[in-house]
Amino acid sequence: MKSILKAMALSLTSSIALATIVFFVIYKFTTRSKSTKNSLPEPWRLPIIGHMHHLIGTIPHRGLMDLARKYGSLMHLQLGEVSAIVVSSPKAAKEIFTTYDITFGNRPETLSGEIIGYHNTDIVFAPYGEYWRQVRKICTLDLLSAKKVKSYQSLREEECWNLVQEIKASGSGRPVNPSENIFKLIAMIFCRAAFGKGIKEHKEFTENVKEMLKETGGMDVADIFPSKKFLHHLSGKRARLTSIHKKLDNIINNVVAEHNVKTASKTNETLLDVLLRLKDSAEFQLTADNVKAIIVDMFTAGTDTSATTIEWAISELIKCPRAMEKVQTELRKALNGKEKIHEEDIKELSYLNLVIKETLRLHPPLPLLLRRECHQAVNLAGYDIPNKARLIFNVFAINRDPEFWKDAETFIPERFENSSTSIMGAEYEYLPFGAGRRMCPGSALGLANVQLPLANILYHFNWKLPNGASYDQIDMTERFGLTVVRQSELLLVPSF
Ligand code: HEM
Repeated sequence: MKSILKAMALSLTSSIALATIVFFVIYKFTTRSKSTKNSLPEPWRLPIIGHMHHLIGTIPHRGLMDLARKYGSLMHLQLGEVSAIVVSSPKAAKEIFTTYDITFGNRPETLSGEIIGYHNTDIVFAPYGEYWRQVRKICTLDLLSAKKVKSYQSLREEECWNLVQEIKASGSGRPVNPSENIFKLIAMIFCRAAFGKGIKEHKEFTENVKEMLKETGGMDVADIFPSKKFLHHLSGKRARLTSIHKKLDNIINNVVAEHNVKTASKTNETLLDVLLRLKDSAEFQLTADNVKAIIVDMFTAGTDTSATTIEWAISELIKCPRAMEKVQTELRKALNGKEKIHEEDIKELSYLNLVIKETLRLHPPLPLLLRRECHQAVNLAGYDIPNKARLIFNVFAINRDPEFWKDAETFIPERFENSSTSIMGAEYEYLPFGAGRRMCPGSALGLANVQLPLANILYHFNWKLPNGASYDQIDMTERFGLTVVRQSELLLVPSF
């Protein structure tokens, strides 16, 4: 009797298990790619969360790259309430940037844009339209022009020299954490460029910028369920962003109040000087909040992007001793024992520039660019795309497309020798700064902020991993956020 019951229990369990499997198989096939002739391919989806489960446990740009290899370089994903089109090849990117750049020129409304972007009145989050055109013009002509970038040269040189002294002070042969030093250096360059010589709240300001960069990255529940306002409160993100925003806003208010009592000379204007001058001009109609939104943008868009590029460049060079030796030899030969490096000394150093290009290919700081949204329904390459669909450019996948790049996963700076590619590939195969109308307006400043610190770090010191670890033991794991940074801090031993 006991054995009969046992057998019955077993068969009941297996029936339930079988029924569950059958249910999931049927479900999977019924909800599989609803690809009709006019809809994009997509993986199987679940109710409510859509395709989110395909990305769980992955680093998003890598997870998306794997999905694209199965479902195509133009695929659809339902992320909660949001319909997204993922672009993962140079060919698809080219078609969109050349034909649909304006259609997809908008940024979607996000919690970060609302709180940190002063109701989307900065540049990064501003919807495509007249206001964005105005602030973008200010950015390219007045804040980030070649002349303006050059005007910060001496402060870049001073701050880099301070960095060299700081590393030397910690002693030859002792491990240091260049990650920390590099972010501090870039933040200080920005603080001085934005506000003039040091503000008393510098430390608090940069800590909050860093905090904000952490909060604004990734795929947050609030952004994939925009209509479920209660989730924005439940996740605690609204409260955290508001708190950071208030602190930054207070600091900028203080700086602006102090600024009003002094008159800045036009020759050496800081970013704030320029913005306050334009605010009072007849040409632009900026409010005090608009000025603050743009200042915050400069910090968030400009600090982590450059700092993380320097860190990845050093990491790749440690991992590739051949390239490290080549770039150090080039620097040391050109500088010939000179103590302080001036930007003119390194401008023509070709291998250093190849190293930076290759680093940006393998580690674009914003691997998914910034989200875009279409402002009308559109037919894209024969597929019907609904109004408000979001566009995700997987630049990480594009920059490693094996059809365009030989040994795509390997760090080979020489691949850019004799190539005309500068900040963007002619065939859209290299997009670290994006492309089209919303392309990064800060590439010249960003590259200047990478070049000189990197040259100093490589010229003045030789670097090794701690505890005699061999070069191939360096941890290259990534952490996804607004920018993709190293998961572990870079701990290295300098000798000089
Ligand atoms: C290595 C350094 C940098 C990299 C790799 C980089 C990359 C990018 C990328 C990929 C985008 C998004 C483009 C798109 O959505 O199509 C972007 C946007 C932007 N970047 Fe940069 N960036 C860098 C430095 C800077 C600097 C130094 C600034 C200014 C201080 C800056 C300001 C901006 C702004 C304002 C936007 C938004 C543009 C818009 O929406 O119209 N960036 N950047």
